[in-house]
Parts: sequence; C-alpha cells; structure tokens
Amino acid sequence: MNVKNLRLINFRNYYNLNVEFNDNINIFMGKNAQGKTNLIEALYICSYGKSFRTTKDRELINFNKEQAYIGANTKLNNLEKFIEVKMERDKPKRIRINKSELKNYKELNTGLVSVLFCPDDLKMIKEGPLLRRNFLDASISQIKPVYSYNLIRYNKVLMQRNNLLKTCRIKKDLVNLIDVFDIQLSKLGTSIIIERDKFINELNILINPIHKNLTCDKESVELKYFSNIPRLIDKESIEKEYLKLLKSNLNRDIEYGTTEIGLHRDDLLMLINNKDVKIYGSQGQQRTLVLSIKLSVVEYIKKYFGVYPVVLLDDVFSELDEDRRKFLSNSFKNMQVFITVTDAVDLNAVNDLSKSVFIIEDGKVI
Ligand SMILES: Nc1ncnc2c1ncn2[C@@H]1O[C@H](COP(=O)(O)OP(=O)(O)OP(=O)(O)O)[C@@H](O)[C@H]1O
Repeated sequence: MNVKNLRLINFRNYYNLNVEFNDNINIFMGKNAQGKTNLIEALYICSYGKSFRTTKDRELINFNKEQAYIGANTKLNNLEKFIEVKMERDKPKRIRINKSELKNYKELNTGLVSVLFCPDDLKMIKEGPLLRRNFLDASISQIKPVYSYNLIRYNKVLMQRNNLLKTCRIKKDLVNLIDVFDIQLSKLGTSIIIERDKFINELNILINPIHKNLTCDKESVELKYFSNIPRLIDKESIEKEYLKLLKSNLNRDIEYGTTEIGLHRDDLLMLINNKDVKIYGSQGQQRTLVLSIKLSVVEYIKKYFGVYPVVLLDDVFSELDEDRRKFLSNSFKNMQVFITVTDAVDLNAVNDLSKSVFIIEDGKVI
C-alpha cells in the first residue's frame, strides 16, 4: 500500500502544499516546529479519519483561515483511491473516497491502512487501561470495519444503560427496561471480546521473534488479555455468561449508576520474562516493547490484509540507538515509510534504502 501524493490547503501551518512521495522511505527533515509532524498528522487523518494529537478538528485549520483541505492519492495493488478531507470551523469534517462521501469515517480503512509510531506510544504501557483498549480497538479496526461498527453500537447501548441505571434509583419500576440493553450488550460485547482475544493470540505469536531480535535473544514477551467476562468455549456460552453477570450485578450497578461488567473494563497485561513491564520494566525495556508491539501490528496487518500498511514514524527514529534503528530499517525494506528527523546524522540506518528527503521549513517543503 502506498500514498502517491499529498495536497494540503490551509492545514495547520501549510497554506498550499503539493508533494509526491517515494514508494519506500520518505524523510521529513527540519528544525523544531517547522511542520514535520503536521505532515504525519495529515497522512494519519487520511487513514483513521481523525488526528492522533487532537479531538478538536478546528485546531487543524490554519489560524488565519476558515477552511482546510487534505487530499491524497493512494494505491493498493492496482487499485487507486483518492481520499479527501474537508474541514470547516464549527462544522463536522467531510471525508470522500473517489468523490463519494463517507457516512462514517470508520469506513475509511478501505482507503489507507497505516500504523503510527510516536513518543506517546509509551503511555500505552505506563498509563491506565483506556490507552491499551484504544490500542486494541485501533489495530483491529484497521482490518475489520465490522469490529469498529460493533464497538460504536456497544458504547451507545452502554451509555443508554448507564443513563437508565441512574433513573432507576428514583423510578424503580423502570428496572425491567434494562433487560433490553443487557441482551444487546451481551451480544455485541461477546463478538468484540472474541475479536480482542483472537488479536492478542495472534500478536503473541508475531511479537516474540521480533522482540528477541531487538533484545539479542534476551527477553521473551507475553501479552495477556484481562476481562471480567470469562472467555468460554463458544460464542453462545460467553453470551449467556455475559448476560448472567450483568443481571447478577444489577443492584450494585443501580447503586453506583454505572455498568461494572463488560469489555469497557478490559485490560492488556504486558510481561517481559514473566514480569509485568509496567511495574518492573526499565524505560529502555518499555520503549523496546512498544516498538516490538507496533512492528507486530505491521506484520498482523500484512497477514490479514495481504499488503503492508504505510508506516508513520513521528519523533521516534532519533530516540533509538543505532542497532534498533538498523533493525527497524531492515524491517522497512518492502513498505512505504514516513519518518520525521531533525538531523541528517539520524539517517545512516536508511542509507541502503531507496529514499526521498524533504526539507521542511515553516510550513513549506523546500
Ligand atoms: N492551526 C494552525 N495554524 C497555523 N499553524 C499551526 C497550527 N497548528 C500548529 N501550527 C504550527 O505548526 C508548527 C508545529 O508543527 P509540527 O508540530 O509539525 O512541528 P515539527 O516540525 O514536528 O516540530 P518538532 O521537531 O518540534 O516536533 C508550529 O509552528 C505551530 O505554531
């Protein structure tokens, strides 16, 4: 999969940009605050329909303008797609693929599949379970649109159930209505849990050879899925158990006004040599693990999608030692990669690869 070109109008500090890309390595090089990450962000939006830096689309529009535009031509085997994102202040953004408007940006993964590596990835290990669940959801959604569709529906039903729980504290006769939500939650929740389980099992297979290479065979990794729903032998049994747990916890849920049981409480435990890396891992071990996880996702997408995703590396390359940079570069031989760097010395590791270097200065490629 490739991005052939990118067009930006009034996007962040770019007034008017038109740039063609290399099929292999693309380097965005420049001093701080010139617009390197803004380019990675524009590509990410073409892939995920939203930014990784902000939830407020108006921040993406140039300070002095009312509208912004991103356009990118992508190529998957012989299939070409033209992705367009139009942003207007105080209006929802509009996304089109080949001139036809998407109803939901989650359909976007048919246009451009990508994996982002950025310094904030480390938070996935250091911080709370929400970021780990977000990681699972973003990775699985890239190849299974139905997963994100089910997740959106699940969250909607969960919100309705929580609202009703609060009302039930006063109007006790409404409690029977909760059944309808419980049935939907257990059905949608079961299909999501099964996908999360499958994904984590796959990742465990893919990650170990990668991590062993990165750590000279010294460390083994295990990713463990934690859910308050037991994963039984088949879908029907999980669904039944899910429903039973929701019902048995109902009084407590009414008391607290929120649903305790369900996949919205899931977590992912990460072990290096059988020890929880969040508690015992050094900063370096945590960084390397994140790298291994992201590289496994790249391989996972290749396995299920048939082609490599586009890889976006923001502010990560310069942070790595020479060995890890070399290892990464070797992994990037057969895919299109975008890398931000501040200094040309960081580029030794990609010397042997086909590459284009774009010098970025004050919102322009010069
Ligand atoms: N909505 C906007 N309108 C105009 N300029 C913006 C907007 N949002 C951000 N900028 C500008 O973009 C620049 C930052 O760009 P970016 O984050 O891409 O920097 P960078 O080159 O990746 O820097 P670093 O190496 O420090 O990470 C800043 O000068 C900032 O003021």
